[in-house]
Amino acid sequence: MATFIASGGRVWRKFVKTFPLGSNLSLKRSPTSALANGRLSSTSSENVLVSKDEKSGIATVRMNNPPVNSLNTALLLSLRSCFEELEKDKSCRALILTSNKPKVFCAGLDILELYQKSPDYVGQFWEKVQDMWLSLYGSRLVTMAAINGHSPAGGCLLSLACDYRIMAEGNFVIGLNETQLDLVAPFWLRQMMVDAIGYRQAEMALMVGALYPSNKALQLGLVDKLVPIEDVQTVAEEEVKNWLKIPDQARAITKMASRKPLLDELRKRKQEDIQTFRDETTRESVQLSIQQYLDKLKAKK
Ligand SMILES: CC/C=C\C/C=C\CCCC/C=C/C(=O)SCCNC(=O)CCNC(=O)[C@H](O)C(C)(C)COP(=O)(O)OP(=O)(O)OC[C@H]1O[C@@H](n2cnc3c(N)ncnc32)[C@H](O)[C@@H]1OP(=O)(O)O
Repeated sequence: MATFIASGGRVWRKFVKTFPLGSNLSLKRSPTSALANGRLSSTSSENVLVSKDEKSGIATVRMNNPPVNSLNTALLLSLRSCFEELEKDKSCRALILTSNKPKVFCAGLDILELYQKSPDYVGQFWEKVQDMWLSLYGSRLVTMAAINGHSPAGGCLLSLACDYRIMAEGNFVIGLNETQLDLVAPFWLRQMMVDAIGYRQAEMALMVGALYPSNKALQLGLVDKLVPIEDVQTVAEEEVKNWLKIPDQARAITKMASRKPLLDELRKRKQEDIQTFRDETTRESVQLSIQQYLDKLKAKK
């Protein structure tokens, strides 16, 4: 269903569409954004909320998968559908990725999707991670991560796939802590880390599974800007507007020229990557580490 809502001088396109596994993509107003002046409607089952300002062509994509936006199958499918939908939309020029729940941007992969599952299940799950990443990292749009909270592992993956990262100041962490769970970040994730912070720092960070507080992340170049949490969205919108002063075509071609080798490499090695993931995550010792990690998370309370 698609309708157009005119409000406050801007035209809002609103539609609710059902995606596989019952996840929804809806284009609607975001409650805190300066771009937001459309009508707000919401249902608790929606795991991705999207608002798009038709005039500027800037869409805000809010992950809405309580309590911590862990990337389960449904959220991965919704994110991919959403990125592809916006990619096809000729009037869309930029995408801001953020969390609907401040303080946690994304807790990474849903660990329960990796625990006590069959090799086929985890293989299919990993393919959804790959496909979501291919659509975000390979996007023609300006992509901006508005990291309004913690962003470990898969959260860092999402952030690194964007063109620019703005993070909330304060006691929030970001990084690739995979080795702490006895997991190994795949080559395409490691490469993004190297591209962001350089070989030596990335090598150390990946080996020890480092999670950095936001000020250290800024110092390393893992994020590009730090702002108070309440300003993350507004600053992201301002930053996007600066990027949009550059002609879209030249910017997008330049982006693709630098990202195509890694995109092509994963496309070529997709099955091999899935096989490695299947073998690694279903290994008994890894399952034990995942179980211990889950226990540790629960014991935190
Ligand atoms: C080819 C490659 C081959 C092999 C490679 C293999 C794997 C590579 C994978 C690489 C890519 C990415 C991997 C990952 O993302 S693994 C996930 C790592 N994530 C984490 O370590 C984060 C864990 N979470 C936290 O640290 C905190 O929850 C967080 C985000 C700081 C928020 O803290 P807080 O607000 O206090 O919330 P709680 O900790 O109380 O959590 C609330 C609730 O959510 C549960 N939970 C948290 N994180 C996850 C998660 N990632 N998955 C599932 N569930 C999670 C937590 O247990 C609580 O549950 P409860 O029932 O107790 O309420």
